[in-house]
Amino acid sequence: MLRVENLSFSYDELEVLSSIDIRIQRGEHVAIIGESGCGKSTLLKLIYGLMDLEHGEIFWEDEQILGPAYNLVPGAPFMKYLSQDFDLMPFITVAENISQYLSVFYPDELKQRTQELLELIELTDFANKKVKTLSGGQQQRVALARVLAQKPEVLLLDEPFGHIDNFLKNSLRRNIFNYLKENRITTIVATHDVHDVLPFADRAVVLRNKEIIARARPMELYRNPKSLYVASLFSEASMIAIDVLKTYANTKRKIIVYAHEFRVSPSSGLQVTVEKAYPMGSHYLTESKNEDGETVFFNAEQLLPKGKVVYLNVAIETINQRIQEATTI
Ligand SMILES: Nc1ncnc2c1ncn2[C@@H]1O[C@H](COP(=O)(O)OP(=O)(O)OP(=O)(O)O)[C@@H](O)[C@H]1O
Repeated sequence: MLRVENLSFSYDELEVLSSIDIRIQRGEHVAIIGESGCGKSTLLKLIYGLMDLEHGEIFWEDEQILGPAYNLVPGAPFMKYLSQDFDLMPFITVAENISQYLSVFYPDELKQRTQELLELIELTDFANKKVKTLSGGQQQRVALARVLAQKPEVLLLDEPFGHIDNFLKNSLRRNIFNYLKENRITTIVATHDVHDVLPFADRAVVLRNKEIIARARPMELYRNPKSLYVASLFSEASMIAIDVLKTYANTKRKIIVYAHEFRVSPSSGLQVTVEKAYPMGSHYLTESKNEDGETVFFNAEQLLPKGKVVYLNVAIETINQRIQEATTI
């Protein structure tokens, strides 16, 4: 088990993380999510032992992870940290970069394992190309294979698919995350991208203002976000008063509604005026204002013109599901 206990950290005078507690079982897959600058990368660097903690302790099983003040070579040997800059050897080939940490005493195994990792990152055809000639996305894939070649017990990934195009991202995600699960590699991934979280993470931890503000299975967080901040990490969402959606409801409480959960109606429901519409392929993400001037996002099948008044409805099942988590106005 990985244990992060009461961790706090500051850069100079600026406190970035405060009283962080996390426990991660061996083989578990945890996503750290939160807005840009909330401390995700800092937390990964601290877990890897690249910086000294201000307060708190980190353990992998019984071994304490200590920072550079205690270790000549920072970074725990049983862990690997894949940072946003890839740390590759630019003047040697893709295959040489990947096989650098494999034993030369077993050449057949070295060849087979390098081939397996090249297939995993879908770069078999580039095996003999020098890394400096590759694109940013290709280099990120080599960096992934290079850390996997080292068979870490714990893998820390910082925005692992940030440089990779959408065309490849989905199959690569499946390859890598399934590989990590099959090999029981404990994984912590810091990400903005919900596609790294919902299908693959066993748990998600949400950071905001130095602290953990929510933690749960990703689908639980998605279905019942405790705040607009959490919901907005997954999709466009708005806070709506229940009695505006259902006039018979005798309550002043508000619920969170995702843009795709609204149905547009010509006559009844929450009255909004269209401000702007963004084509999204399958629908138009439509930005509107309600009668109190608050922004409401909804998905519309058609392009609605600026200034058009429409009414929005939400299924009673969705309202009932959210009502448990509703907040008082
Ligand atoms: N080396 C540093 N010196 C001083 N402040 C830093 C340093 N690195 C990060 N910070 C600050 O610490 C805070 C957290 O940064 P961090 O990179 O951990 O956030 P993040 O959640 O990973 O952001 P992003 O999602 O944009 O990568 C930010 O306010 C950042 O400006």
